[in-house]
Amino acid sequence: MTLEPGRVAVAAVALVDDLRRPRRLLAARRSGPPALAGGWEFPGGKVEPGEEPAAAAVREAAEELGVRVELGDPAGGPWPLGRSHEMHLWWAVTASGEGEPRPLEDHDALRWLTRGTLHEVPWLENDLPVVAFVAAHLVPDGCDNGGHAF
Ligand SMILES: Nc1nc2c([nH]c(=O)n2[C@H]2C[C@H](O)[C@@H](COP(=O)(O)OP(=O)(O)OP(=O)(O)O)O2)c(=O)[nH]1
Repeated sequence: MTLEPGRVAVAAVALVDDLRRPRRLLAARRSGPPALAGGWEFPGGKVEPGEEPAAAAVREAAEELGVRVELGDPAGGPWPLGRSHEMHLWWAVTASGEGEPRPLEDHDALRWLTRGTLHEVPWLENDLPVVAFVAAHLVPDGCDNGGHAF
């Protein structure tokens, strides 16, 4: 994984209900700092020195959501977040046997969103292109057969 020099690497998860046919995405509402509080984002955080971004994504999900996640493919990116940060994002699912994610750290609310409700929350502005990318991969609401007519 190449890290862009000079940019702070952030690793995060696009946590979905199913990697093959994702219908629901977990969004998290930031509780701070004041400039970002109330904005919705992908759970994650800064990659620590010497840490692989993928390992950072798993660690951050455990710290923030209290669940072990399994990563799938990268969800596009790396995504620029303003001028100073870039986000490495993976599709992910909660590992089997884990409970529901909870907002343990950095967030005060979580919501599972579908393609049709994805924009019911105010995403951090930097995330809007990422949300558009993710939306294109979610199964449309009300589609029970993967969009194929039998
Ligand atoms: N996790 C996450 N951060 C995002 C997203 N969009 C976005 O602009 N950011 C920004 C907010 C922060 O400036 C930065 C991530 O830093 P953070 O504050 O979450 O990192 P961290 O948990 O490691 O926190 P710390 O070490 O600074 O306490 O990236 C997103 O979707 N997810």
